[in-house]
Amino acid sequence: MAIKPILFEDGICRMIDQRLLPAEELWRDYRDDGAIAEAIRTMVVRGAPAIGIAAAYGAAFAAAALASQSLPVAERLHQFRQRCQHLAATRPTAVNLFWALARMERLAEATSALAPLDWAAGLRQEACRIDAEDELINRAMGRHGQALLSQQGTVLTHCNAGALATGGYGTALGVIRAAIEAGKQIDVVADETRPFWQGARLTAWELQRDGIDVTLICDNMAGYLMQQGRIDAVIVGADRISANGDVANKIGTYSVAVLAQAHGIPFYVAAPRSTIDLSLADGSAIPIEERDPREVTHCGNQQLAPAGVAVYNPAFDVTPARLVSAIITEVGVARADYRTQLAELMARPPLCGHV
Ligand SMILES: CSC[C@H]1O[C@H](OP(=O)(O)O)[C@H](O)[C@@H]1O
Repeated sequence: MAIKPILFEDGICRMIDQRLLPAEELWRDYRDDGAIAEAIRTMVVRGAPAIGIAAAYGAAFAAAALASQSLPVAERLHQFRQRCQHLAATRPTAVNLFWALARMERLAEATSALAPLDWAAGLRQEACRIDAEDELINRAMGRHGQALLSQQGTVLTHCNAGALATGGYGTALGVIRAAIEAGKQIDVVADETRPFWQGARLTAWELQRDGIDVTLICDNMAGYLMQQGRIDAVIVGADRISANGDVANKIGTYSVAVLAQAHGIPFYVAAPRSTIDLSLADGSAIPIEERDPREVTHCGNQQLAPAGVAVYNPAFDVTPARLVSAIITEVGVARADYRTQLAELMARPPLCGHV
């Protein structure tokens, strides 16, 4: 059973510290929005849908804290929005973070006439819904996406778009799980994904834990395996998809997409509709997070580069739509003409609840 990286039990949000995997499986307890914001910022929890879910629980904790104070409604809503902004400021690229917080703020406004404790209880239930819906969405995405994979083949994936990056089951890895559950013989090649090592530390751990055949390679080996004819398809997740189908994802995704096209290998993106940002015409406006240079110069406490060396550490890149063979969502698959097809998929009825 694929892991759920975020649990909500007895009013406590429990998250596995993904910075310590695979060496240590440590679950940390969170009871307030400030601590959850720090967990998102420091990547205790990471992955576009997962940080949206974590932020939703953070907003629920903020509501509970405000509901215990004797505040006028307008002031309570104002402070709630401020605390949601603090959560929104944690990481700029994954649009799921902002999608989840906007959903919480809409409910907060719509239910502001309720007694404060009932208001906060409704927001806690909404956060739990966002969490529970995500796994259902991933399973539906998996069903749509697995049809694109052959009965037998090797699929390369970059970063971790698995259960660890979501509310469970995964997006890209959810497609792989669904294909295997459909009886297909899929083995996975996971590249290490420097500098945060999501592939080596997280995807390899997650798939091995679930008994799925996975081979770890260095990032610079993907082209060689493609040249040898050992990769049949590539599938990755996404952090933000613009209206024309440009895809922001972990740094290195663009390089893999170019290699895939050069070798005639299909390059698939799996993402829930909460990752699609129709407000952006193309990927040029997607904010790209730059992270701590120490992620590049160190591996744990081991220094990998001379002190004082200049470092550039963008955490994401943008793959142009022309390199994307298909975009798999929970309500269907878009191919080519993404501007039209993504708009059509976004207009379909919710799969569950609000999404
Ligand atoms: C299922 S979305 C996962 C997506 O998020 C990752 O970024 P990060 O680990 O920095 O949060 C990466 O881009 C994955 O593809």
